[in-house]
Amino acid sequence: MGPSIEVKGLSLRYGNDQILHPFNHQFDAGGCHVIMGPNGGGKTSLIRSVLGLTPFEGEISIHWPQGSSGKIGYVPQAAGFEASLPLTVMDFVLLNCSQRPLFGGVKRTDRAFALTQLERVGMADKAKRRMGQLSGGEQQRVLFAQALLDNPDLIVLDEPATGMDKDGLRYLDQLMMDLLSEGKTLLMVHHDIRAVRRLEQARVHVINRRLITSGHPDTVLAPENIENLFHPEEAA
Ligand SMILES: Nc1ncnc2c1ncn2[C@@H]1O[C@H](COP(=O)(O)OP(=O)(O)OP(=O)(O)O)[C@@H](O)[C@H]1O
Repeated sequence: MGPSIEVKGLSLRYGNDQILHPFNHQFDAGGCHVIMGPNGGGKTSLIRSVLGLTPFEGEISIHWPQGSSGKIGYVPQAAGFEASLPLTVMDFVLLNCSQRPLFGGVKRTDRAFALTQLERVGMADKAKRRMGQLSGGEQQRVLFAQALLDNPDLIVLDEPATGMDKDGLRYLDQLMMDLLSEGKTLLMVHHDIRAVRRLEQARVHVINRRLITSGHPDTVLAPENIENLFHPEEAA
């Protein structure tokens, strides 16, 4: 079962630039939490704070239920891989094997589990390809498979749908539904309003330097609210 995340008086600045003004919030356990908002509003900074990758002020408490793995999977934005890099899809996924000794071999069970995760994103047939030979959307799918290797109960995703074709989006939607039915908590930054409206179970949290609003996609993303939420200076 995934954790809840409690935010108390969270604020964040880079130098003199106040990126997030203090706010309190709760992300419920087992929920599909989608962070949206205008560019530069602080969405990535927020998820990086939850991951402990960015210094912040205030408190972020992750409440793990009994029996959960206490593990977090992170799916960053695909950074692009050099085509000549001799790193296959399988090699790359196995890099995330936390039990693996640095100079040891890979256990057959690890390889089989990695292949299962690649199947979940429709990439098992490309396990022997080089990372740099994949499209951006395919690399994103592999990053997702890699994040699942440690069986995390909290999965944090930064724009998982970027560069994905229809096939990729289908796998992504299905995988997110499966993870939610397994009780995992998902926390993601997403830009695609239409895709988020399709996520029936989602809770949308709009961030623009502070928490603006939070609720079901049908309410938060109602057509009359969009302009105000995503282009506030133009709507004013
Ligand atoms: N390490 C950093 N040092 C200084 N400024 C930063 C740093 N990281 C982000 N910023 C700035 O903080 C602001 C918020 O960035 P952030 O990436 O959190 O926003 P975002 O809502 O995710 O944006 P986008 O939708 O464009 O990805 C931006 O103005 C960005 O330039």
